[in-house]
Amino acid sequence: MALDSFFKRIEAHYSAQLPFVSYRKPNSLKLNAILQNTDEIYVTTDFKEKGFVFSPFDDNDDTILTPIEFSTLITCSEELPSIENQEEEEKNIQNGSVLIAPDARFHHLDLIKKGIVAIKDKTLDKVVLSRQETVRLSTSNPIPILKNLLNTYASAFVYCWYHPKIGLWLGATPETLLKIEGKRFSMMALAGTQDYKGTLDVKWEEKERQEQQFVTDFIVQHLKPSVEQFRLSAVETVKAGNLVHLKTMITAELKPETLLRHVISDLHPTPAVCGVPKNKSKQFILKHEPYNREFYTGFLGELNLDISVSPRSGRRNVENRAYAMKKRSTQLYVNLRCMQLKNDTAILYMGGGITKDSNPEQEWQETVSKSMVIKNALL
Ligand SMILES: C=C(O[C@H]1C=CC=C(C(=O)O)[C@@H]1O)C(=O)O
Repeated sequence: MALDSFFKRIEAHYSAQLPFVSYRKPNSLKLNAILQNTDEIYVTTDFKEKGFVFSPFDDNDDTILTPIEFSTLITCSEELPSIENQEEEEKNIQNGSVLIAPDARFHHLDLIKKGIVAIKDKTLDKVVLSRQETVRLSTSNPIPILKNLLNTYASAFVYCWYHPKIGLWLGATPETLLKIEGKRFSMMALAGTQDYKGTLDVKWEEKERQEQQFVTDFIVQHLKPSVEQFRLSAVETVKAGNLVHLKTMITAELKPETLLRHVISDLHPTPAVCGVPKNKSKQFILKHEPYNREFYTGFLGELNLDISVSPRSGRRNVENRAYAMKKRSTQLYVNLRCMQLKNDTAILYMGGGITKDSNPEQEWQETVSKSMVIKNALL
């Protein structure tokens, strides 16, 4: 489908107040949209459903499903024209549309200090603490913002998700929660943040290394019983917008008896967004953060979609195509660098991992840098 028609279909669906999700996977040119036929709310019961899931931070709450069977799928592989006047747009935002509450810094520093006390008391080892920020928009139309995110963040999972009875969310996340293709499994331990200064050759402090190691250790511990042929990559520095993070890739094969529902409930929320130990840090977040995260630090993506996979080796000839196999694929991403649009405002969400060595002022600055990922795409 041509780009114009693709966005027109989404805008028409949005105007008709019908649920949809539009997204592009990391480093892909293909834009997808799943347009739900009615405004019913569907939820997952056992993660055996097929569709697109949108799941909140709190794993006691429902995961919303856009079921394939009650939706229309459209795709577009045409490249987006690049945005003009990007700098002008960035200036607009800095020139007064940001509604930072004057005491936002003070409150966030206080929250971080509480987290450090809980760690020094040995109640927690790590906790990810976050805040919201409200930005007034010049438009309530999400499509131009989606286009900006698509133009700006080629290596992120970029999306716009809408349900008239739930809300309107957009984001450009660098973090994969998990990918399953057939029985092949992979996931990412991503944590530790610095501003990107033109090179990936950066020095990491012990604090960031430990913060990321907590994530890797948690994944290893919780995943091992469900998989075989478990492999860990070396830790590497990766760029995500104006930031860099530390990343380890985990690959494995799922045991035949493993249920996706169990894998997800064992892993989500990981210490990249919650903390160690998982339940205590979750309780700390629910008690002390002064707002409800809703879908921020939840996960989203394709669930059990049928894809066809070409053979990995061999010549690309006609006979080979005949061997292309149908596989079931699930690709879930952590909902970071995201915002919720409400009326004419965008509510931005950003947080950071707190450990015993955290410096509250630096942690605040890190949330300011993270907020720029989204602000750069606002109008
Ligand atoms: C919780 C967020 O980021 C997580 C992912 C990467 C690095 C993080 C960090 O350095 O704290 C966080 O664990 C966020 O962007 O709001």
